[in-house]
Amino acid sequence: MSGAHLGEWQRRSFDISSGTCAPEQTADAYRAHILAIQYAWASSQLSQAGTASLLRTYSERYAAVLDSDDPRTGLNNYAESALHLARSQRNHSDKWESSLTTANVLELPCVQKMIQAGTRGGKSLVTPADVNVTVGQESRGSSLPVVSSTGLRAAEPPFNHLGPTSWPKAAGNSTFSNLQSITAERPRGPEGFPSHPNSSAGPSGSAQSLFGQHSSAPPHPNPGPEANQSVFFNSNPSKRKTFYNSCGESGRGGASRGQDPRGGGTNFKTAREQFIVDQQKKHSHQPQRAQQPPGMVVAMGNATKKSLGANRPRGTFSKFVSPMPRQEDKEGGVGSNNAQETQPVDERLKNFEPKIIELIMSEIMDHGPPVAWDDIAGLEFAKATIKEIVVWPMLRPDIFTGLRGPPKGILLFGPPGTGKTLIGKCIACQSGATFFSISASSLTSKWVGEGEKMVRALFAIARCNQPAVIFIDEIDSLLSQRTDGEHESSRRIKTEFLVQLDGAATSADDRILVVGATNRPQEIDEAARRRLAKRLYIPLPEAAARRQIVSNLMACEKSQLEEEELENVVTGTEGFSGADMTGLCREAALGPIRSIQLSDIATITPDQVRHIHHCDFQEALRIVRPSVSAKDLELYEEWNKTFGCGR
Ligand SMILES: Nc1ncnc2c1ncn2[C@@H]1O[C@H](COP(=O)(O)OP(=O)(O)OP(=O)(O)O)[C@@H](O)[C@H]1O
Ligand SMILES: [Mg+2]
Repeated sequence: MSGAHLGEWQRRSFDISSGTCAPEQTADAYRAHILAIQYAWASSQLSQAGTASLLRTYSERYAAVLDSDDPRTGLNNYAESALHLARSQRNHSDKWESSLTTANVLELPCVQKMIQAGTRGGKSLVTPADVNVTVGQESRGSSLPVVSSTGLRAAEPPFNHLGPTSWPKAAGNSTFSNLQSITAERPRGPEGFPSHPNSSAGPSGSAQSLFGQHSSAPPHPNPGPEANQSVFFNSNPSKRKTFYNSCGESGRGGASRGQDPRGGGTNFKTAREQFIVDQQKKHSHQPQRAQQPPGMVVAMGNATKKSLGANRPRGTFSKFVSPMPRQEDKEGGVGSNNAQETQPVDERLKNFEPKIIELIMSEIMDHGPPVAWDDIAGLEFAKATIKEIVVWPMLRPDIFTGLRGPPKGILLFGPPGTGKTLIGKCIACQSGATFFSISASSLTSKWVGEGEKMVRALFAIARCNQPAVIFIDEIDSLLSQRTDGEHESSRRIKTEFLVQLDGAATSADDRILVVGATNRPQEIDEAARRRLAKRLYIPLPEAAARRQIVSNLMACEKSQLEEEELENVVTGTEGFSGADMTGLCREAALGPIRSIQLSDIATITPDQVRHIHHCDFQEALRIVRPSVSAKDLELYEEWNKTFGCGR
């Protein structure tokens, strides 16, 4: 994130953690965090993994504020949002005056009736399910709540239009306390907020609740223009619980949260529960977006939802998005809304078309099952070298400088099915870098000049997302020898790639690594070969590696292989690649199924399928053959001796 953003971020975080914020300020701050994270992601300042993790953290914190039962930290109140709406509408224009004011609401006949009922200590005028009113009813006879020492503009009378004479009228009425929270949230001046004349507490005294108890909320330690404290007397879920519990005690039959106090079937829901229900309804009507921004989907219980209050920002940086689906959108092509939403805001990307950027961004790999180094059997030298070149320099760029600086490119070469792509996936998971998995086809285009632009955009985006690893599988198809007969456009793409590869590490600070994988190393252009300075041979797996592949795969299945039987399989698979070993295990795993009578196949339960035995491997070995010939192997060995960087 840029320095300015970071500063603002830190300031807000300090405000939240300093403990001086009212719940709504905290919630606002978290909402702002969430939007900032999404903005940072949309403008490529944050990686997808980082964004997802940050969004999860702040959504949870925001939800915690929303749901907390504690009046000092919680904000579980529907009425509050309705009133927020009225208030914020007014913010659009200073001249606009909301019709919802404390004065005219108090004059409403129904409110007057409730006030009278409250002061007389009469019966409830509404059903207990109306929490606001019932809480007021319970508070009859108690003294007024006092807003703690927050300031109000000097020119503005306390509680806006509510004159001092109105105060006793509102005594004991919960509707009033809602109104109080409206005014309490208005911009404050330095002056103290005068307390209610009937109240025993002074301007800076502790708040007293409608229940006649002292509010546990401490006075604002630092009242001033920034202080924005409101009292949530009737919005407090714990008070609702208190009410329901007291109802139960008074013979209502133990009505509690989740049960209708009237004994009916309507259940009370917290804001969070209601939110989940709303989301579920929405999702059951709307098709899921093809590609969610990272972290937008936050798992909550067994429901999934978008992060709270968090749509992708559509501010100054966003283009108009037509509600009409375009042709490319229908075909699922690039240039959909995602392209528009991922508008480049980085200076370095402003010359690139959004479509090109979107295409490159879609090649950032953040999906698929995670691959650990231990999942790759054997290849110890290659793994150690890659850790040294990719992982450590990414972690400690400060010590991998000068001569220790990592090469700008590495090449993984070897027979097919030996784990080159698997290593690429592992680097993606383990390096912590932004990982671009680019196929040669996505860099080529039928339009002359587009391919070069793609290559330039790829490196520019990688520079904006450092540390970055650009993995190009089957790199031979992109960087094959340049010949006289080849098409001009593919020649230019190669040239552009070589130029970029050279430039990728010209700045000492740039941390971009190109990893190419090929099983045709001899076809790679010599200029490209030089730039892919570390060329690592990925050979066929040795006996120990083959054993590990079989053991790993069998660990997930029901199998009964003795040690010597396993040894037997290993010796019988000399010359097999990793992919061949996987194929062998798949074939063996079908043995138990083949032994089932055809008539039983429809009714047999998974438990009744027998274990995989050695005989299944023997049978499979008759069918599966190694895919790499000895002649091919010789070529790889030869090329490794000539150009390889291994032992
Ligand atoms: N060293 C290994 N350890 C574990 N599994 C392996 C290993 N090598 C290959 N495999 C298995 O073989 C499959 C294919 O491997 P991979 O796609 O990485 O081969 P490759 O070297 O990229 O082949 P190609 O050159 O044809 O692209 C993997 O998904 C994995 O199941
Ligand atoms: Mg591969």
